Amino acid sequence: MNTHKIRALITDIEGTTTDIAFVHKVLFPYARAELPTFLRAQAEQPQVAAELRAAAALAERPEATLEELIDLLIRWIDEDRKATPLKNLQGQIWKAGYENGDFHGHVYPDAHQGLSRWHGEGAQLGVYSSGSIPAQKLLFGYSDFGDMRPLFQAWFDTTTGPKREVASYRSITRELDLSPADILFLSDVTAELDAARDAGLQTIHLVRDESITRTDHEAVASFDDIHLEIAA
Ligand SMILES: CSCCC(=O)C(=O)COP(=O)(O)O
Ligand SMILES: [Mg+2]
Repeated sequence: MNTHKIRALITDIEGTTTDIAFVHKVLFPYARAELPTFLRAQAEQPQVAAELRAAAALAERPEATLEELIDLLIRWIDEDRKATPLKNLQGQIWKAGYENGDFHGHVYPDAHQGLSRWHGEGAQLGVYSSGSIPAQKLLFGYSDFGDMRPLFQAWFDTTTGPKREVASYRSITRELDLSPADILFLSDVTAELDAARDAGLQTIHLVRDESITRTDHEAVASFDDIHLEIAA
């Protein structure tokens, strides 16, 4: 059993705090179904218009019509593209689903328990997900365990950088104003853990499904198996 001495813990969402099936079988299909109606109704709204322009620019199709952009964004959902404009639009669409009670944010009981305990012990907790920061706040704000947002002091998404790039973890470290060795990053994706470790962070691999290949990162099946000493 390894004990990690840390000041801050940054967690991934999908596959780490939250069942992958919730993201892929509830959230993504909801956004896919609602996106055409949402965009046809809201395309002129400044926040939505800005994301549509950003998506068109990213696809190098600045002249694309609204209907072409709807098709493009649906394709990106199907491909699970971590494109910032798509992620921002998904967050705006999910808001109604959470507010109407169509779904709650799935959080594993062990994740809720561990995060609550470490928060109580004085750890700085943060989230780093490809989902937009507003989408992260919705998931934890409307979680199965109620409003978990007060547990977190820091929120990071793709505006900090892609999750598989070392520079993103260096930016997070600067933002937290800590030494990288004081930060523990949790994820189910090896490439993300590799990038975090290359930036000097401690890492733990969440292996919630036995079929996931273990790597040279410490692997645990649940937050119950994570042992922390919180530095003052
Ligand atoms: C926070 S909303 C749902 C998650 C999401 O949109 C996504 O792309 C998952 O990304 P992660 O970095 O949490 O694996
Ligand atoms: Mg993940």
